[in-house]
Amino acid sequence: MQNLLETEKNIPKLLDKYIHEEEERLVQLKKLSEEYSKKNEKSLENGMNDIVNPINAFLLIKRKIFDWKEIESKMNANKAGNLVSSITDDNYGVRYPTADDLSGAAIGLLRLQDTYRLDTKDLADGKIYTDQGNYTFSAKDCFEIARAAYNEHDFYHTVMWMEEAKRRLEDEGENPTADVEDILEYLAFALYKQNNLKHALKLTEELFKMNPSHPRAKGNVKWYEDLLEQEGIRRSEMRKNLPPVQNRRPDSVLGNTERTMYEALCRNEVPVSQKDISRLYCYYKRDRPFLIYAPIKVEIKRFNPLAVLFKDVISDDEVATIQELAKPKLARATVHDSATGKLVTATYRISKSAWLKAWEHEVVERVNKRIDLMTNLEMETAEELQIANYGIGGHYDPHFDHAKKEESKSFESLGTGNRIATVLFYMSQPSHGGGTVFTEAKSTILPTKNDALFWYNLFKQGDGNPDTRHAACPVLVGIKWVSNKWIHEKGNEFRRPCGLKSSDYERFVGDLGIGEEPRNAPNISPNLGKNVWETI
Ligand SMILES: O=C(O)CCC(=O)C(=O)O
Ligand SMILES: [Fe+2]
Repeated sequence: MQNLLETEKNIPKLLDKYIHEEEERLVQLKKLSEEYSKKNEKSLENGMNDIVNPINAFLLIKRKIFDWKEIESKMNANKAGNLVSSITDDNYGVRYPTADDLSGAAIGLLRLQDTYRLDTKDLADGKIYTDQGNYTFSAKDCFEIARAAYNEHDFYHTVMWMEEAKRRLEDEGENPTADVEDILEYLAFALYKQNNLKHALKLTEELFKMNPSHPRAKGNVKWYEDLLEQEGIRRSEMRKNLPPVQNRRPDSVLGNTERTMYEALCRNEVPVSQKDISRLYCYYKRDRPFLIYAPIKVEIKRFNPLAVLFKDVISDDEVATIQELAKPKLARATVHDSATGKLVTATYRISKSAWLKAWEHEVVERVNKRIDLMTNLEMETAEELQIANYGIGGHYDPHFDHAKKEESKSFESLGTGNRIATVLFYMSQPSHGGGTVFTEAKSTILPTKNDALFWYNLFKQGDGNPDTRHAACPVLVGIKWVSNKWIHEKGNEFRRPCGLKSSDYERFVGDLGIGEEPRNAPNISPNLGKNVWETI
C-alpha cells in the first residue's frame, strides 16, 4: 500500500505531460488538415483533368498515399497507450491493483468488521471506534463490498452491505452512485439464501414495479411465490406479517467456539484472573556470563505454558535495517501443506514475508546471537529470521508453530526435528488490533515495539503442547511488522534437557530445574545504563 501511494503521486505529472504532448500533436494535425484541404480544393477545381492526364493521375494517387499516410500516422500517434502502461505496468516495482485486489480488500474489511464488531453504518461513515476517518463510503462502495461478499457466497455480509448501499442510495438523491435495480436484485437473492423468503419477494416486487420490463423480476416473483407455497404459506399471507430479517453468520472452518474465543481475545475482552496476574513478575536474565553486566529484561506474561516478553531487545535502527533488507523480498506468506509438506498460500494466513540469512547483514547476525542469549537455545539449527508484514486486515488464524504427530513431513527436509520454541520480535505497534493471542491458554499479547515474545511449543518430553495454539489478530489500524525465529529440537539436547512428563515445565526461560527462581534472586547492580543492543 505504501508503494501504491508513491505511484499515485506520479500520476498527475504523467497526465500533464501527456496532455501537453497531445495538444502539440493536435496543432500539427490541424496544420496538415489545412494543407490537405487546400490541395483538395485545387484538385477538385481541376476535376476530370487530373484523372485523364497520366502525370496528374500519378500525383493524385501519390498524394492520396503519402499525404494521407502522414495524417494517419499523426492521428495514430496518440500516446495514451504508453501512458496507461507506464501507470499500470510493473514500472516502479509495484503491481497495479486488479479487481481481485479490490475484492481481497473488501473481504479483509469484512474480517475486521466481524472480529472487532464494527457496525456497518459506522464503518461506511469512516468511523472506527472513536476514530473518525477522512472518508466515507458511497452507495457504490458499499455495493462493491457486498458484491465481493456475494461472489464468495457470503450472503451474511451481502445482506448487511447491500442494505447499507440501499440506505445510502436514498440519501444520494439526484446523484446516485449505484443502480437501485442491481441492489434490489442482489439483496433479494441474498435474503432468500439467508431464509428470508417473504422479504425476498417484497423486494423483487418492488423491483418489478420500478421496472416492469426487468428481464428477471417477473420470473423471480413467481419463483419466490412458489417457494413460499412449498413452505405451506397461502398466497394471501405471502405479503403479510413479515418477520424481522434474520441474518445468521455462517459457521467457521475453525469451529464457532474457537472463532468466538479468537475474536474475543483479539478485542482483548477475555479477563485473566487476579490470582494468575498476581503471580507474574519481571526479572533480569543474568544466567550467562555475558549477561552478568548487561542483563536482559524479562517480563513473564503467563505460566503454563510459559510466555515471556523480552523487553527492549532490538533497537529502532536495527528494526529499520531489517525492514529495508526484507522489503525487496517480501512475498505473500505461505504455509506448510500438512499432507504434502509443500509450501502453499492460504486465506487463513494473510501477510507478506521474507527470510533473512545471517550473512546478509551484521544486524541479522547480531540478532541471531542475541536470541541465543535470550533463550539459551541453539541457533545453529534454527530457521533463518522470518520477517512478516501485515497490512490492514492481515492476520494468521489459530495454528501451531510445531508440527503435530500426524504432520511428520512438515520439517522432514530440514532434518533438525520439530520447532521447540518461537521468538517473535515486534517491530512496530499497530494502533488498533494485530495482537498475538493464544486460544487455548486464553491470553492476549498486544505488540509493543522493540520487545520479543517467547514460548516453548513442545513439552520437555517432546510432544507438542496443545495450549500453545495461537493466532495473529487482524490489523485494524496501522501496520504490523514482526520477525519470527523458530528454534528446532536438534542441538538443544543439553540446552533444554528432556523431561519425562508433560507436567515437567520451565518456570522461567532456560530453567534447568536447578537453582533459584529469578523471582527471588537479588537484582545486583545490573548495568541499567545500557540497552542490550548496545552491548551485544
Ligand atoms: O504475528 C503474530 O502475532 C504471530 C505470528 C505467528 O504466529 C506466525 O507467524 O507463526
Ligand atoms: Fe505462529
